[in-house]
Amino acid sequence: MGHHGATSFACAWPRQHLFELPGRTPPFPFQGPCISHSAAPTNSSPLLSWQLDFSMRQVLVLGLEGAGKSSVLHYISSEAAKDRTAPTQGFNSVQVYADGFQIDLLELGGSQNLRFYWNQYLSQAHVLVFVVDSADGPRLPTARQELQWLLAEDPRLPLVVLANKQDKSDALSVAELHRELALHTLNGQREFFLLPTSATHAALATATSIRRVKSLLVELLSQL
Ligand SMILES: Nc1nc2c(ncn2[C@@H]2O[C@H](COP(=O)(O)OP(=O)(O)OP(=O)(O)O)[C@@H](O)[C@H]2O)c(=O)[nH]1
Ligand SMILES: [Mg+2]
Repeated sequence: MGHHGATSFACAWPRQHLFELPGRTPPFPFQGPCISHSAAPTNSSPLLSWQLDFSMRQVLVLGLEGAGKSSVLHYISSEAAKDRTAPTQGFNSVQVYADGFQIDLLELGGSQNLRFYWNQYLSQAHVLVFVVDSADGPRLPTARQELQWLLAEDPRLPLVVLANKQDKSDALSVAELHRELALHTLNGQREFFLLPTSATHAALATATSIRRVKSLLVELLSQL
């Protein structure tokens, strides 16, 4: 395993970059500044590089609001759990270096108005990470619907579902989530993983460590 370092820096996204992209309608309205984490700070917009630089490994991180996407990304980039995060108003981008290549993780906010833009980023992604709040039973049907729509758009994209918030006493098990999210409908064409995680309780025995999630991503991406 190579160097897995990351530092963080703040950045404001130049609005004009978002409108220069050929063949694209302007993405959702950004409310900068955004926080980006990178082992090698650059002046270029992470969103622009996500769309234009196909040499990087790109991971799209989606899931309903409050599922824990930002918390997972923070953990992956800083190797430490964080107790509080603010809702993502637009997107949140994290870059990590591992085994000699750069992984860009792009979280798009999960609120209903932002979900409209999710599928626009599927075609550039090498892996889809879908984060679910395992203790939010009432919203599982919505999570299932959103996930199934994404899967229907790209039948081959490798999928990693994180059954997050396993530290909560009312969290559903992975078996229950497999059923609730209708994951039995997956065809054999895509690589698929469903992992129990906790992004805030680092040492939870029943959860897969976020470090393990990072290693899995590195493993999947190094096969490309
Ligand atoms: N108990 C518990 N709380 C968590 C866990 N992961 C995240 N949270 C909390 O859940 C809340 C929402 O987490 P976020 O990481 O902001 O969720 P998100 O998916 O990024 O949400 P949006 O950006 O609004 O789409 C925060 O208060 C987190 O601290 C977890 O594994 N266990
Ligand atoms: Mg977020």
